[in-house]
Amino acid sequence: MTTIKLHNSKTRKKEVFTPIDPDNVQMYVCGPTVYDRAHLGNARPVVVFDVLFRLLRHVYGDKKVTYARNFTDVDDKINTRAAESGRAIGEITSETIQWFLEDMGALGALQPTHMPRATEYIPQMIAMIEELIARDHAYEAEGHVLFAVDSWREGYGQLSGRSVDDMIAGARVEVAPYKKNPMDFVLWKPSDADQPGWESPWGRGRPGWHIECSAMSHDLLGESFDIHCGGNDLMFPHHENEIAQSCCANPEGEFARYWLHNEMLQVEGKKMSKSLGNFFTVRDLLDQGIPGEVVRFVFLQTHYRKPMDWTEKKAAEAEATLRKWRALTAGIEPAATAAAAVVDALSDDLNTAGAIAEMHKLAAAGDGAGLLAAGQLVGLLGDEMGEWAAAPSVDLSAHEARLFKARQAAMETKDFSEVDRLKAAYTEAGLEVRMSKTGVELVPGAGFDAAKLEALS
Ligand SMILES: Nc1ncnc2c1ncn2[C@@H]1O[C@H](COP(=O)(O)OP(=O)(O)OP(=O)(O)O)[C@@H](O)[C@H]1O
Ligand SMILES: [Zn+2]
Repeated sequence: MTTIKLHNSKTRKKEVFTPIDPDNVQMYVCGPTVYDRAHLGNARPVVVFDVLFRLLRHVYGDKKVTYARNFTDVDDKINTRAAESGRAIGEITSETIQWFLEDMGALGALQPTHMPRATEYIPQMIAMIEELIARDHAYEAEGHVLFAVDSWREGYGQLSGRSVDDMIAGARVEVAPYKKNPMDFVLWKPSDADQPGWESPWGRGRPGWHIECSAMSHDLLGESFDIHCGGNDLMFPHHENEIAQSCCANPEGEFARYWLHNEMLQVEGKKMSKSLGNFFTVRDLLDQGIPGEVVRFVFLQTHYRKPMDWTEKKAAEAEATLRKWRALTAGIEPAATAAAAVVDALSDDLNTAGAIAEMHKLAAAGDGAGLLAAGQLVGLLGDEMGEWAAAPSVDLSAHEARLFKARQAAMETKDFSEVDRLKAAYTEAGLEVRMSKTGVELVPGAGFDAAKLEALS
């Protein structure tokens, strides 16, 4: 069997992956808080860990991998959005979940086995909090229940490699008079009448964010499971707190054995994020005519543990490559199995760029069947994603000649309206118009849409 190696953030080493049960390999990915369209950064973990899911299915069998990814549908950011917009919380979360599934589907992400919504697991969260109180790891104070980090000094901070004292010095923690230690974090908090709330032993209230993932992963995957994934921005405090809750509530279990963290998608050196406002959504790109498959290809070209930028140049190159590959694989059946070199690259801590390099070799050798089989493994070249490429790539020389002639005529008549009209139409179709004394060049950008040229009469 193929040996998969994964970089485990818990040990900070690349390790051979050995599942607890090869007949049921389990992974959990922290999903989105649902109040807005996913931005391109949010899509990175989805695509990266979709490749992991596909690789595990390839190695262990399609039916032998269980993948859970949650929706956080109770959160103060959602409450704020509802209050601002005057809309019901349930309406906002349902709509956002639908958008998320559509947008990630367009990027070729398979649906996880389980997609739990936090609000459907409140009884499990309450039960876990009760367990933590019973084991002296949590305490009630002024309608809140807090996790006591001093009750687990030996474990708290191991993932992120910080001591509790360092954390207090470095973190912006919410100071509250009822906290025994400033690092203690909320498991349950009281709700006002106009906030969402559930009856609990501590009064009507709602869960903290971290307990949601601990309760859902426990319910769906058990007290020990194989792989836990998420962005590295979640390592502290979210994952540190998940570990504390899960290990203290279920000390017989190991919780997650391998931790994978993706690096951030950046904009000019800074994390793309909603709070910084430096973001664009996946839907924005799709609406500009950039195929989801192109977005996916661009992601796969950077290793998941390296920061990356989105650039139009990368998108244009990805599109050109995919066009060639699609032409080579049209009407061909995939090979029975993906080339060993492709599987080996992915098995080396998800070296997707290496897998793409192997796919270039297959293409250069004219091996369309091999290319398709490799494509299935990384989620490229599937029929369901290929509509964009079905449009014939147009011969632009006729358009270039037309614009050139129009300009020559305009030089004589001094009426440039036709030139302007053509230029606007070409730009609108996603072409860059380069005019010089000797000629005209039309260069397709990432959002080039040939269909728009047909309308040009
Ligand atoms: N720029 C990014 N690059 C890669 N992954 C990201 C990026 N931003 C968020 N993520 C990941 O997306 C998932 C959902 O994150 P979340 O809902 O907190 O969005 P967010 O944009 O980080 O919000 P905020 O900007 O308010 O911090 C998490 O797994 C997180 O790690
Ligand atoms: Zn989580």
